[in-house]
Amino acid sequence: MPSPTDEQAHIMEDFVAGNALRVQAGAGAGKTTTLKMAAAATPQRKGLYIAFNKVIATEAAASFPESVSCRTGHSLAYAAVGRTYARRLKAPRMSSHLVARKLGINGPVRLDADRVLGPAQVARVVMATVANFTHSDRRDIARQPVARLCGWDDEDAIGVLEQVVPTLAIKAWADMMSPRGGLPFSHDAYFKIWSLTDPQLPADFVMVDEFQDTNPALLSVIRAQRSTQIVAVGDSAQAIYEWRGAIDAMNAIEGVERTLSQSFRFGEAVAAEANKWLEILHAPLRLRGFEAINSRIAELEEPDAILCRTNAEAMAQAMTALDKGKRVALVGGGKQIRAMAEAAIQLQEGRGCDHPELCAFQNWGQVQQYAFMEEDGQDLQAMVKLIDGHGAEKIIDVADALDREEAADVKVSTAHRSKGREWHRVKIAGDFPEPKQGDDGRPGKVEPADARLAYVAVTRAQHVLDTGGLSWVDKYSG
Ligand SMILES: Nc1ncnc2c1ncn2[C@@H]1O[C@H](COP(=O)(O)OP(=O)(O)OP(=O)(O)O)[C@@H](O)[C@H]1O
Repeated sequence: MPSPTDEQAHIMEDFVAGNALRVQAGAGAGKTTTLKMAAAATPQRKGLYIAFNKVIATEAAASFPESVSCRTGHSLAYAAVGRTYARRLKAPRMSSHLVARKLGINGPVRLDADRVLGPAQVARVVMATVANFTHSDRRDIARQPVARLCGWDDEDAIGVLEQVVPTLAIKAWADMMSPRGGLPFSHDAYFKIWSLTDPQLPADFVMVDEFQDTNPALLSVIRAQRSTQIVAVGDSAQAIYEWRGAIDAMNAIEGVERTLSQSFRFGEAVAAEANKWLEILHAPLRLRGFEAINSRIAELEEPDAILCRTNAEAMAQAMTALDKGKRVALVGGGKQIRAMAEAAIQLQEGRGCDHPELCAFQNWGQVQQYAFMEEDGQDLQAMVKLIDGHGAEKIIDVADALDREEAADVKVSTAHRSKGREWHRVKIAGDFPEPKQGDDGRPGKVEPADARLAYVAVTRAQHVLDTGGLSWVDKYSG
C-alpha cells in the first residue's frame, strides 16, 4: 500500500474516529486505495463495501482486508429475499401481448383522434411504470407517476394513461411480490422488495462506491441504517445516469465532507483539461495531475480508444476503423446497436417491434418523422441517419465483425460505457455538440449533464488526449 497523501490521511482519521463521511473523489484519485487504507486501520471492525457492479466487487474482494465483505447491492438483496424468486428470474422472455393478457388488458386505449394503443402497448407502459417504481424510493406503487415512453410522452397521452395505468401497475406489482407470480421479473424487482423490508446491514461500517450514481432505492436502504458508520464515496461531476433514475446521492446523506483531488491516472495536461469542465460545473474540487506521468494534449492518428456521445457515432467510428483494416472492439459489445438495427428492419417492413425505445412506432417512417420533426425525438436522429445511410443489414454485419477488446487495435466506446476505464491514448469523437449561440451571438450555456459526460470522457486518458469534439470547451472556461 503506498503512503497516504494528506487528503487520504484526513479521511483515515475521520474514519477511525467513527464519523460518517462523504468523500468527493476526482477521476483516478485513488478512492479504492483510500477505502482499503481506512478499513485496514480498524481490522477488528466488520465492514461492507458496496460496489457499483459485480466486476468491481470481485476485484475489490481480492484486495480489501479480510474484515471487509465486498458485494453489490443486488447480491445483498438476492441473499436476503431474491433467492425466493430464483424460478421467476429464470423464466423465458414474455411478449407484451402475453403480459397484456395476464394483466387482463382486453381492449385498446385511445390517446387522441389519431393514436390508439393496443393492449400490448398499454402493457409496455404498465411494466415501464413498475420498473421505474423499482428504482425509486417510493413505498407505494399507487404514487408512481406513469412512465413516459418515447412517442406517448406528451401531456395529452399522459393524461389518458393516468386514468388507466395506475390500477394495472398495482396489479402488476402485487404479482411481482409473489414468488409464484407469472409476469416478467427482474433483478431490480427483488432489490426493491428487499429495500421495502428496511434491512439493517450486518456490518460496523458500510462503504458505498460510485455514490453519485446510486439509485433512490439503494439510497433509501443506506439512509435507513441506524447504527452503522456510512462512508459514501463518489464524484458528483461524474453523475451521468440521471436519465436512468439515478440521483446525485452525495448531497442526500449527512457526513463530514472530504475530497480526493490528487489524480494518479494522468499528468498535469489532462488534469488541466478536466478542470475546465469542473470549472463549468462549479465543482468544489479541482484535480492535480500526477507528476510521474508526463501527459499531453495532441491530435492522435492512432488512438487506443475513441469515445463518442452516441451509440450511432460509436458505430460510425467502428465502421471507419474496420474499413482501414483495423481490428475494432465496441466497449460493452455490439448487442444494443444490433437490437436497434433489427427493430429498424421490422419497422421498415411495417411489422412494429418490441424494442423498448421504438415500440411506440408502427413503421420506420414514423420513427424518421419523430426523430426529425419533434423536439423529444432528437436523441434518435443519429441512429436514424446511421441506419438510413448504411442500411440496417450493414449495421448488423458490422456488429458481427467486432472483436473482443483484448484482441482489438482500437476500442470504440460511448462516454457512458467508458466510465471507470482508462487508456493510454484517447481521442474524443466529433459528436459532442457545442451549445447553440444565444440571440446576442454570445456562447450558449453548457448543460451540466453534458459537462459531466465530457468530464468523464476526457479523464479516461492517461498519457495523450486528443480533445477532438470537445475542444470548444476553451470558449466557455478560463
Ligand atoms: N497515496 C498514493 N500514492 C501513490 N499512488 C497511489 C496513492 N493512492 C493511490 N495510488 C495509486 O493510484 C492508482 C489508482 O488508485 P485506485 O484504483 O484506488 O483509484 P480509484 O480512484 O479507485 O480509480 P477509479 O477512478 O478507476 O475508480 C493505483 O495505482 C494506486 O496504487
